[in-house]
Amino acid sequence: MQSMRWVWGYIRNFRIRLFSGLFLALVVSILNMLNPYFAGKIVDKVIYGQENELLWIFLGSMIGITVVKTVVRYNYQLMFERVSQSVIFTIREKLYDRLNQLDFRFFDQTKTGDIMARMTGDLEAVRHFTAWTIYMIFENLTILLFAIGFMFYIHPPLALAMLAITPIIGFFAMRLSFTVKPTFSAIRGQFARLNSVVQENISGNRVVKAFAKEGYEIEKFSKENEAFKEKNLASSRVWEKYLPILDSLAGVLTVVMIVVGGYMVINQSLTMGELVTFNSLIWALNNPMRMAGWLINDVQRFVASAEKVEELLNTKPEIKNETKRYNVKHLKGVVEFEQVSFSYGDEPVLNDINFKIRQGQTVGIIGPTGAGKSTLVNLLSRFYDASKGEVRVDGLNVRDWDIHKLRNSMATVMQDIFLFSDTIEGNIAYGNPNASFEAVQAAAKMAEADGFISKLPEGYDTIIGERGVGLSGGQRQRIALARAILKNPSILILDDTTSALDMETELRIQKTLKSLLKEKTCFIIAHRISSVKDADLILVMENGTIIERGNHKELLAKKGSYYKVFNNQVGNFDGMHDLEEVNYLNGAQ
Ligand SMILES: Nc1ncnc2c1ncn2[C@@H]1O[C@H](COP(=O)(O)OP(=O)(O)OP(=O)(O)O)[C@@H](O)[C@H]1O
Repeated sequence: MQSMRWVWGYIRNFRIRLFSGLFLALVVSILNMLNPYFAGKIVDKVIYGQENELLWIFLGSMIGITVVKTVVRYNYQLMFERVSQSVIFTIREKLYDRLNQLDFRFFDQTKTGDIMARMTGDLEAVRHFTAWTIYMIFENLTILLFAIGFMFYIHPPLALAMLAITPIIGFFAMRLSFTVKPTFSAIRGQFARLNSVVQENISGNRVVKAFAKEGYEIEKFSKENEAFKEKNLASSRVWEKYLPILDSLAGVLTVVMIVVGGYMVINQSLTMGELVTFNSLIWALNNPMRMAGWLINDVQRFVASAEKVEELLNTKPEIKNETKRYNVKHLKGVVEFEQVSFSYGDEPVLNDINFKIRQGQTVGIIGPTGAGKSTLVNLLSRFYDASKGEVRVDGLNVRDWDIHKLRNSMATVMQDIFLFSDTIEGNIAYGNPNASFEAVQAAAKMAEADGFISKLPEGYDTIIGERGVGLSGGQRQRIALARAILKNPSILILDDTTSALDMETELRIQKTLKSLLKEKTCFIIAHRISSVKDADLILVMENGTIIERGNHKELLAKKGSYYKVFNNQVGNFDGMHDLEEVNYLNGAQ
């Protein structure tokens, strides 16, 4: 019932068309009663009554009714199709909207395959319900009621005899309905799992091939596929149990009609024509009973899918955008963390983080993998909210900024770079679609990307594949950096952005960024000392806490953790570029 109420919320907007469709369906149901009536009349009036001139009138009427019925039915089927397309269009838009509002935590916990199952299979089940099931239920129900009424009008005792078994049919139809529902929920759950396996396999196909795990993946898929088949078969077994009963009961109707009706004709309490009318009306009892099973099937499938679609639509983002401050054109970029702690679920990741930086300063964050560096900057953009303490930008808690204003003022080059399947120009201009080509090129130059882009046969018009396939890791990093630069943010966050670049390129980029970053606050997360050594403040992190802080010189003088990393990195160099770095680092000492 809840699902019906939910879908009605969408259908309501198209109710005029829906009710017009239902009205036409009603007309067809009435027309369906006329042919059995004329068939009876032909027997009584023409065959027995010898009123031959009436034959052509009856036959003509029957043909006319059939034509009108076909035309009207075609029209209301079209109406329902239109309603369903409009309804599904609205729901799909809302779903996509909701997906875009949901935050990192949702995507951390939800499988892409499951989301895709909701956006495709589940939506299709809802569409099928609005396009077909609604009018079929109405059509079958009205045909059944008219047929019963008509039978009572012709001969109440025979009608009663035939109806005696319909409650039994109804009972089994209901039993079927309750038993089959859980099987549909299981089928759609398994479909989502199957989707997830396929999606992961496609996204991770390079890893699969690199590890020669095709066999393992095929086996994993086969297992889910087998489970999908089993769940479908389990559902069919429910059908197999009830369908023969429903079919046999429907067959009993014919037997009752022939035995009881035949006896009444012999008794002369029923005319032969009336028996023919009854016979022609049997399908009007039979058909809805048989269809009841399929329709129950469709309704249950709809309910199982609608629950999933509704659940996604009702999922609320944890990051709320409640207090909206718009009145500032540009953020300055003053950043402060005060006693900030954070955990993903129960696992503490950041613990009592405190630091403050002025506009235009650069902060370097260094530390072993898993220390919490990316998590720290994620709090700044409100990808997650701090569990304790306050993160402030320009003196205001980030929770009090309008989230779009906040994020629009920042540009993050994430560790895991994602490029869209679009042209290189389109990718760089993603955050600033109105930028001129010259601006795009200038950003690419600053990110040291213009050189390799210009060498491509199609230059900036080169379409890059999903996830930037076709480019090297370093090239992807540079396009992502150009994308961030072009956004002209107040705060630039570079999360391991130059890790895939050679030293020479990194040094050139750093020089360019220095002039660019004068006014901008910048966070540089890196493993290489060379990437952070010019920062105004370097935070050394370990296990979610800041264990050392200061600038390069101060930290070296401390001879602590940073000094150790510095020595390790300097001591490990043996190549040409490494020598260059040694000199570079020593020069700064
Ligand atoms: N989305 C997430 N859900 C749950 N735990 C997470 C999530 N992201 C990171 N973690 C955990 O939080 C801790 C800190 O991760 P984080 O990515 O901030 O480290 P990092 O210092 O940036 O590491 P790296 O240098 O490898 O990028 C790790 O233990 C990690 O397993």
